[in-house]
Amino acid sequence: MHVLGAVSQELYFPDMHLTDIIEILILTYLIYHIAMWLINTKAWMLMRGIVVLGIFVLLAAVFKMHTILFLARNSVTVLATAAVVVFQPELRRALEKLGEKQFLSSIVPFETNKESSRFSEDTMDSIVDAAYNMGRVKTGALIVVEQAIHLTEYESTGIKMDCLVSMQVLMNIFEHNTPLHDGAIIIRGDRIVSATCYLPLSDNMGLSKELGTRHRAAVGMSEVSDALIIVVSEENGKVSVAQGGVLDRAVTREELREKLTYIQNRKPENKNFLQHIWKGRNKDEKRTDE
Ligand SMILES: Nc1ncnc2c1ncn2[C@@H]1O[C@H](COP(=O)(O)OP(=O)(O)OP(=O)(O)O)[C@@H](O)[C@H]1O
Repeated sequence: MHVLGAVSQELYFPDMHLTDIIEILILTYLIYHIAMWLINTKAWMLMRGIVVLGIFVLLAAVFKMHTILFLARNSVTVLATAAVVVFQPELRRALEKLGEKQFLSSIVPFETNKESSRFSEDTMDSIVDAAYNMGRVKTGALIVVEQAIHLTEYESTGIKMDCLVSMQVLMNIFEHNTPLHDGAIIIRGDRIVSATCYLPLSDNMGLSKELGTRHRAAVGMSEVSDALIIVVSEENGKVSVAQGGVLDRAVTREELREKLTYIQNRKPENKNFLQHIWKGRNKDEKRTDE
């Protein structure tokens, strides 16, 4: 008891206030999401590069290599500027995510379901039917469903259109050997606004090597925007969905419908936006609105 008393006297217990606890929670949240962002983007490679460079400079300091230390000291600002330039798309995406309405509504619950739907039930049915019909006959397709972030720069890489979405039109566009079948289409609301669009390819090393450029383009587009991208494989007819840099492969009709329902802002249950984007859909979930 005497020893315990002495130890407790030695221990330092800082004064904790409610604001300190809130501060710790905020910092934990931020550090977790920055770490996730680093892992999910090529910033992870940069981090590894910085660690290697740090070790090199440390060794130079230990062995008193003054020229190397001088060069390292003077190149810090140049490297910081270079990092901002190289990671401009990722930084822009991170800031856009912060500004997204759905991100805010995941934090502020009363914002949920205020916005009217982005596209109609008919559009959703047409997309789902077309995707699985094309899958059945192994017609490749790449469909971008735009959300809050406008995809004007990608739209301009293709042929401008202004056409109401229907199953027949979608199937016709992706029909082999037709002028519009190559590349991706972009859907805004209930209309197809562009076809034969060129999407950015993902450089995610973690993607399966068996996936070709169509799937890489879908993931790439989902990394730089909040769009939902549907891919129909020409090789095996499977339908996959890319969102937030994550590719959900071989989804079922119901799963595709649920993902579309989610972005349509008439989600069956109030689920966290980031959880949905980053972890993909939990396979055990069932729609409750059917
Ligand atoms: N950057 C891109 N943007 C838009 N569409 C693209 C892009 N790259 C490839 N595509 C489309 O993907 C087609 C090539 O698909 P590829 O066979 O390489 O991909 P895949 O992922 O293996 O798909 P699949 O399973 O359908 O074969 C191209 O003909 C083109 O229509």
